[in-house]
Parts: sequence; structure tokens; C-alpha cells
Amino acid sequence: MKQALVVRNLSRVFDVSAPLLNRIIERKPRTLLRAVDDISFSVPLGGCLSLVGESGCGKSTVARLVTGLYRPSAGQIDFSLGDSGHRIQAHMIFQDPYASLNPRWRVRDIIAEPIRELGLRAGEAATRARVDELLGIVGLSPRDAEKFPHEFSGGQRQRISIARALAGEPKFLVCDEPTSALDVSVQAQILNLMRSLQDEFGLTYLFISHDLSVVRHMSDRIAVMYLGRIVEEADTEALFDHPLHPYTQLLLETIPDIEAPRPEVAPATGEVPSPLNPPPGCTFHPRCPQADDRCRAEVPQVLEAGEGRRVACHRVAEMLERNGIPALSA
Ligand SMILES: Nc1ncnc2c1ncn2[C@@H]1O[C@H](COP(=O)(O)OP(=O)(O)OP(=O)(O)O)[C@@H](O)[C@H]1O
Repeated sequence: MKQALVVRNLSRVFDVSAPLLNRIIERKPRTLLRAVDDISFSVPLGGCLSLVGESGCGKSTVARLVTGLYRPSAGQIDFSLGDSGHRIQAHMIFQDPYASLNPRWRVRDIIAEPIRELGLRAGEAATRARVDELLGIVGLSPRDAEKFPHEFSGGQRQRISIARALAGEPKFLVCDEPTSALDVSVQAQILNLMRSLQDEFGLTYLFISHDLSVVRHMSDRIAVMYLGRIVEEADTEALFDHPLHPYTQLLLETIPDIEAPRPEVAPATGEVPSPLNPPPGCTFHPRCPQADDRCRAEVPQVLEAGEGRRVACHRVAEMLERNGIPALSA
């Protein structure tokens, strides 16, 4: 399978130190925050990988790294070549459509901007026609082109953001919590729209959400993040049917009315620790009902756990070994 994006050993560290003078007076060292810590994943062409995890686990930082808004501290981000022979570029759809749409511009100019910038249509008449077409594609009307963003509902505004993203004729979209500011019923409409656009235009998605139930019907694969790392990655149905990592089990437990099997142990509880002061060993151990001494001391490596699944958990590795399944370093 051809990969649209391959990310290897990606890290991003932020310097969140106090100003130099304060540090000298208070004799404090620099403070570094490891927002993304040595993660690897790939997204197949035309597929959808979702990154899921609680607030602060580093999802948006990954989105910003992949779209070039941030530089990596370490690691590689490789996009494949598109049909035109040019390297595929990622476009981003943000959580808050209002904040990402210029309130002083009419919708026509918002959507036309990438068309004009990239020179995708020759002349104003062709650009106007393309804007009208894009509005139709996202379920709005050409009449909406003359309005301003504040004249729309949240869901309609997200449709405008999607039309603007499509205007640049992207092959790869990074969708950072695109529905989390919307009502549940509107969320479903936007997700359906994004799915049908994926089929129609052969788009590849990197989808980001704190909510497993949102990504379930979007994703071929899901990578679960915790404190800057990927702790489990699997095909969507496999992950829902048989979550291996205790943190994935916790996320599934917190989805109401889910038909997934109940884990055999009590679900984990508690708050996410700060990435400024991560716990030693497995960073999930303070919340993990299965943690033992090894988990408190030794960082678990990401292992191949069969059927394309990767998991970073000592207890899972031990369970696989007991069952005669070799857990290989991923
Ligand atoms: N520009 C920055 N400077 C300093 N720290 C940052 C910066 N961006 C993110 N962080 C920190 O990095 C960690 C990961 O943040 P990030 O926004 O990537 O997480 P997230 O999983 O997307 O969470 P949320 O859903 O709340 O946005 C957090 O502790 C955050 O405070």
C-alpha cells in the first residue's frame, strides 16, 4: 500500500523556561516540555488515520508539525509524491471555524483566496464559478457567497472552512478536532460530509480528536496518544473490539453506551500528569490499575503485537509472551 505520509521518530520540545533574568536570580535551570516524544506512524494514500487522546497529549502539536506550522525538534516527516510529481502538501481544517475565517471578508473572497494565490483558475469569472461549485459541494448555496461568516451557524461555518480547504485542491487534509465545537447532530452531518468528500476526491486524512466515538466511523486506523507518545495503534474495528492498552480501555470505558466488551480489570481513573514533570517508567502507570514495579521503573517500548497492531505496555508484552506470541520491537 502506498503511503501518503510517513512520520519517523518525531519529537517536539518547547522551551517554557522563565525569562533569563528571573532564572539567574532564582538559580533555576531551563524548563523543557516534551509535547511530542519520539512517535512514528504512517497514513496510506486515500486512507484515514486518527490520533486520539486527552487534552494536552500532543495531538495538535503533531498536526502543526505535519502541516509545517512547527519545526520538529527531531525526526522526519515525509510526504509522498502526488500524481503531478510534486510533493503532497497537507492543508489544515481547524476546530474553531469562526476563529479561522476572516470576519471582515465575504465568503466568496474567503474561498477564492487559495484559488487566486495558487493560480488555480484563470480570471475572475472562472474563480467565481469555482467558488459557487465548491459551495455546492459542501452543501451550501451560491447565494451564501455574498454573506459574512457571522451570518452562519457553527456547522455552516465549518462547511465554509471545508470549502476553503478544498479550494486549494489538496490531497491531504489534517483535521484538528473539526467537529468538537459543534452540536452532536451537526457533528454527524459534518463527519458524513467529510467521508463523502474523501471518497469523491480521493483525499487522505489525518484526523485528530479527543473522542473515540467521533473517529470510529472516519478512520481505517487509530493511534492512541498519551503524554506525547503513541501507546497503541490498530485497525479501527480491532481497537474497538479488543483494546489491549489499559489507556485505550479507559477511553473506551468513558464512551457512553458503547457495545465494546468490558475490560476484565477496573478502568483507570485520575488526572493526566503534566508533560513538564512526567512520571518515571510508563507515564501512564499512576493511573493504571494493572501497573507493577516494572511499569514504575522502565519505559515500555512500542512493540508489534500482531495483525498490524502496535502497543507500548509491559503487561501486554508479558501477556503476549505467555501466549507464545513474539512481541517484536516496532
Ligand atoms: N507553543 C507552545 N509552547 C509551549 N508549550 C506548548 C505549545 N504548544 C503546546 N504546548 C504544550 O504541549 C503539550 C501538548 O499540547 P497540544 O496542544 O499538542 O495537545 P492536545 O492533545 O492537542 O490538547 P488540546 O486538545 O487541549 O489542544 C501541552 O502540555 C501544551 O501545553
